[in-house]
Amino acid sequence: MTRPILPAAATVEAEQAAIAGGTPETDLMENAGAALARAIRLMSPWRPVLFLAGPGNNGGDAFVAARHLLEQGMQVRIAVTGAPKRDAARWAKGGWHGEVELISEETEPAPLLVDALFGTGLGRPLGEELQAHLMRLAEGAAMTIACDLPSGVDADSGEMLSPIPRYDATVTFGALKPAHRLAPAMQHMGDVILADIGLGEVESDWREIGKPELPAPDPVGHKYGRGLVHCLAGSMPGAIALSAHAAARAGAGYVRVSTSRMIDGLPSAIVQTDSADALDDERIGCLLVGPGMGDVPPLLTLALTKTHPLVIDADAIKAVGEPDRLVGHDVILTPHEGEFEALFGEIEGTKADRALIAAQRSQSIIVLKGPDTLVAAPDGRLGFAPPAPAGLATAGSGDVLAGIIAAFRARGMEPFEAACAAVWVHGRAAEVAGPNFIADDLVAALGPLS
Ligand SMILES: NC(=O)C1=CN([C@@H]2O[C@H](COP(=O)(O)OP(=O)(O)OC[C@H]3O[C@@H](n4cnc5c(N)ncnc54)[C@H](OP(=O)(O)O)[C@@H]3O)[C@@H](O)[C@H]2O)[C@H](O)CC1
Ligand SMILES: [K+]
Repeated sequence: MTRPILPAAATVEAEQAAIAGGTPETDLMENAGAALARAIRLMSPWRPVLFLAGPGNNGGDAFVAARHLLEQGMQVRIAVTGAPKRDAARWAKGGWHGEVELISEETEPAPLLVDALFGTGLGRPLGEELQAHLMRLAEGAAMTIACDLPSGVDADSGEMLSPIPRYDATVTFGALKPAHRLAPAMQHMGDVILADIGLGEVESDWREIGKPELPAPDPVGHKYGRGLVHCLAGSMPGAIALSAHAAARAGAGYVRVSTSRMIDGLPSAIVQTDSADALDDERIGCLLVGPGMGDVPPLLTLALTKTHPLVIDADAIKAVGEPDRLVGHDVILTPHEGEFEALFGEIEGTKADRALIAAQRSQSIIVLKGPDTLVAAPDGRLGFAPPAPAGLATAGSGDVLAGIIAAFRARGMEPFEAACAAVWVHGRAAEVAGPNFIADDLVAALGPLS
């Protein structure tokens, strides 16, 4: 199950398509407002509510939600920036028979604040005064909920055009927007709740990464059929040991490491070899190079002389030199921001744009790691990682991810799907491993997830 992710312009297109298909815009807004009201009741059944409503349809959603909550006996106030500027928002305001305040210094906070100032239509930073009112009223609330997006967030980039409070929850409509899954905005949203508003089936190449369907082991298969991962050890073998161990726990049938000296502490099931011929083995399902490679770039050169599917991680990413060098190979690259910039230089645009451009240039799958990991394919598919514990920023965590990707690739998954599945499993392993885990604990958590 993966959920579509729509940038602001595509959201408007989906909305227009629904309207052209016979669903009036006011129905969409009614559905959005009703869903917002339901979410509010579930999270906080009786707290008095203050809605902040902006001039667009985001504010319109607030008027609908306020009407529903008032009908249900809740105490509701609405404070606005001014008159509605959109037809649907005017319609929504027309259905509200309570008082309307103008947002000012006089506006009293309420225990529950709902921010419906701006959503996908935010075009610039909030004015200073409005910004200050939002902050003050959020501080004065026991709970804060954002309608669609926190006001101040750019829907497409996840950048904050203005500082925003940290919300307890964000209720969004129709489809997730990139900002729901991109830093820094994602860290301010609280729980993100997606409501169906009747847009119908939404098509998009951009999707949230969901629980993968991993290939089931063939009951009459053999170890090679379950995937042979071959790892190249460099000058710091601890890192490749972690990757190899992760690959084994992620279900590869056979994991082998090329190394010139015996690596201590590896499970006996992982084969260590110093034979150069081992790399010519046609049964290799994925070759992994980079973790602990250190300053041994010939290892990457060697890997690129072979035709096996490749995972290129860590030090080997910088050693690529020119993205063109990867064209014609079957590669998954796993850079963090620093490694990404070292290989691709500065690319203009959002994180999503940059990952896709890099995938195009290198004709490779790019796993652009961070608190908001993205998986980009040259054909335009883009996977957004669901939120994962911050503890993943720990030594060896990337080595584990590279090992899982290599295992899934060797198990026969298509490269983009293998990378997405690994990102999902890595994040869930961190949840299973609990607080203050080390990378080895992630490996230990992999078995039941893979
Ligand atoms: N997804 C859907 O299908 C539906 C979404 N709904 C909700 O609608 C909003 C998007 O509504 P829209 O009217 O396009 O945009 P906003 O409400 O976010 O804001 C637009 C207005 O705000 C003005 N604006 C923008 N930035 C600022 C700013 N920094 N300061 C002051 N004013 C600002 C803008 O004015 P311009 O001068 O820029 O034109 C607009 O007047 C979406 O987020 C959902 O909540 C529907 O309810 C249902 C369908
Ligand atoms: K909002």
